[in-house]
Amino acid sequence: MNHIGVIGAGAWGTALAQVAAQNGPVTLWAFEPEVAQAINELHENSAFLAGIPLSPAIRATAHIADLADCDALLVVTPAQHMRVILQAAPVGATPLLLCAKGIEAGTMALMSEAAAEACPEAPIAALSGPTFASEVAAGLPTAVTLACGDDALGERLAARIALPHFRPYRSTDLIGAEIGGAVKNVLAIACGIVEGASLGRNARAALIARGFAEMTRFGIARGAKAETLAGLAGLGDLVLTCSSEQSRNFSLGLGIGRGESAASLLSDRRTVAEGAFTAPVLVQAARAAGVEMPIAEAVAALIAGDWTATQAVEALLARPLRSEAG
Ligand SMILES: NC(=O)c1ccc[n+]([C@@H]2O[C@H](COP(=O)([O-])OP(=O)(O)OC[C@H]3O[C@@H](n4cnc5c(N)ncnc54)[C@H](O)[C@@H]3O)[C@@H](O)[C@H]2O)c1
Ligand SMILES: O=P(O)(O)OC[C@H](O)CO
Repeated sequence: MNHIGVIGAGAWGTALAQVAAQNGPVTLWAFEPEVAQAINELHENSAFLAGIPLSPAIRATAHIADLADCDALLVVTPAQHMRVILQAAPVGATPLLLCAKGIEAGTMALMSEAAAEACPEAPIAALSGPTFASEVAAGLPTAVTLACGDDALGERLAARIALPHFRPYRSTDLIGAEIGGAVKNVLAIACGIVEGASLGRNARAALIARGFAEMTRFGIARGAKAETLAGLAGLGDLVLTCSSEQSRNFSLGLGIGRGESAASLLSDRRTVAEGAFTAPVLVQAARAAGVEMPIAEAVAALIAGDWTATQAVEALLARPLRSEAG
């Protein structure tokens, strides 16, 4: 496994291209032609990962057909655009390492399910965990979950992208890794709201713990392993994104908690806060699975503009007292 293709040149795709370029050739596909041009000419992606000098070994392109010769493809588009882009990509039987965190609106598909429909011959793996792109690109120590049903393929992918400061831990629980990454984005919005509304540290800790209970209930119902959800891709990423304004999801929640409308906050962004798109479809999927997710429900209602932050907090606090387990 030598030549790596990266589909998507946002912050995370660019950071992963930088990681993969330490061990071999990388072609990075950008949605915006001017981003590809800037990476090739200036070795910087000032639109999405400003201030990080990129390896000259990264060749950027705006033509997805240029990925035809790759030995593996890292798929790093926003979740809601992934299916359409994969349908246009020269994938065939090339292994896909899915790196987006979300659930597809309309279909309720996990990224692996959408990718399997778009590229039926391709073996599929997923990369998830606590990973702010800027820290990875700056070479700060990071550990991730690399999940693949075929552990031998997982081992080859891990070996290709591992660096002394970037440690993939293998798992065969693809669904668990994906659900951890998708659900934590929704919970990070909730934590941002708690911070923005100045509800205090007790409330934030309670929300992380009860949010983790929601993630676990939903994950188990969808076939995930509890140990995956308690690992880097679940609890690890939840702790990261629920405790830092660097998280786009947390910072979206912060604005909502301060009284701004979700619609106006979202219309101003060029970068993606996946939790805003995952919240409504997560609620739909949880209801379909018979799983109670009151925090996710509250986030979805806030994003839709149906509740204010005060109404959401009141609704959560008015829920009947219950056992902590289950
Ligand atoms: N940034 C991180 O730290 C980080 C870390 C781990 C995972 N992720 C995940 O990676 C995925 C990509 O996020 P990101 O942070 O790299 O993106 P980003 O927010 O930095 O950039 C937005 C991306 O969306 C693309 N885009 C915009 N409109 C598009 C369209 N119509 N079709 C296709 N692409 C379009 C842009 O080209 C750009 O690549 C998300 O699922 C995110 O949750 C991000
Ligand atoms: O900025 P966020 O909220 O999209 O989080 C980025 C990564 O998913 C953190 O692991």
